[in-house]
Amino acid sequence: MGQYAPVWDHKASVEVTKNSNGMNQVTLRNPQGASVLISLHGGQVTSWRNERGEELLFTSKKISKSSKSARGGISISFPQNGNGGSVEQPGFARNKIWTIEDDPPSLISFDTQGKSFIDLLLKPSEDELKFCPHVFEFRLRVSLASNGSLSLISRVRNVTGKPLKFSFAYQTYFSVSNISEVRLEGLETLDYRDNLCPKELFTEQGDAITFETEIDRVYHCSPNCIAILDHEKKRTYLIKKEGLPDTVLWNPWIKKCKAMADLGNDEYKHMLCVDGAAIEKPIALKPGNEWTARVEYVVVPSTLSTDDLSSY
Ligand SMILES: O=P(O)(O)OC[C@H]1O[C@H](O)[C@H](O)[C@@H](O)[C@@H]1O
Repeated sequence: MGQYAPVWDHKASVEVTKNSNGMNQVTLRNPQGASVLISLHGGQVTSWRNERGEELLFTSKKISKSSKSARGGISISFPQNGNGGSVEQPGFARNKIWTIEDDPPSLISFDTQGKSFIDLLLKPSEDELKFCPHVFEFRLRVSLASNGSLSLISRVRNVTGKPLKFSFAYQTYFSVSNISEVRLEGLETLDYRDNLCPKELFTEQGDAITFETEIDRVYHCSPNCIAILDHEKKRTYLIKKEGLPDTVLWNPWIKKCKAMADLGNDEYKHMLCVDGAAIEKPIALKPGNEWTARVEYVVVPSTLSTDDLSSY
């Protein structure tokens, strides 16, 4: 009798359960033991663990009374990021309940082989349409690959007769051993807008970025691969993006962290927010058109040199 290679059943690697608030959540698993948890509240990725069960995303232990979810993981900022407009801050997508879409329109460029994935959908309800200026269909595919990498693909379709204008960010909280010890490579010599000195444009120096104080910056025309090096944890996060021109760096540091209702006093030490984003020039989507943006997060050993990283 011939031997057959086991067929990867991506549906068997996806489980829907309820979290402690009764909210549906989806777990993706790969055969090596890595996992990803996604809440239907906001389509937020709340956990990403490697094959040894180590958490790779930061999530705050302190939950504010007014909030339904913890700060951290990966949140979708849409249709607005930051403080520049009239809609609910920072975009309502992360406060809505998304649904699971069993049969989404095909994603031609996505190779399903060996991947565990889920498709989520957000669209305004009939009631919301009465006052909501944004008429869209937002599809989010979250997938976990056999090498443990996590990817998110967003597709926004304009289903109105008018242009749809929005900005976007994958607000991603990486878990780091100690913010003062990590280094970020890939944004050297780029122009950035500093949200702490609004309207001012600066140019980054030629060295890797290190963190010694509060940071809140939007780097323009950033490369499609950057790296966070955490030597203490012996890991490097690679952040690869497509369709997203900007990169946001954020850490509130000591004073702001203490003032935030949903962050513990010292939690700033263990988080670094690095967002693939389209903020500087909002997207103007013509009626009937679709916009796509992807990110992929890969963890590689920190013993690799910067030259080795380019092969990932
Ligand atoms: O409090 P949030 O809306 O989650 O935003 C947290 C931070 O996210 C972004 O990275 C912005 O650049 C910051 O200005 C903001 O403070």
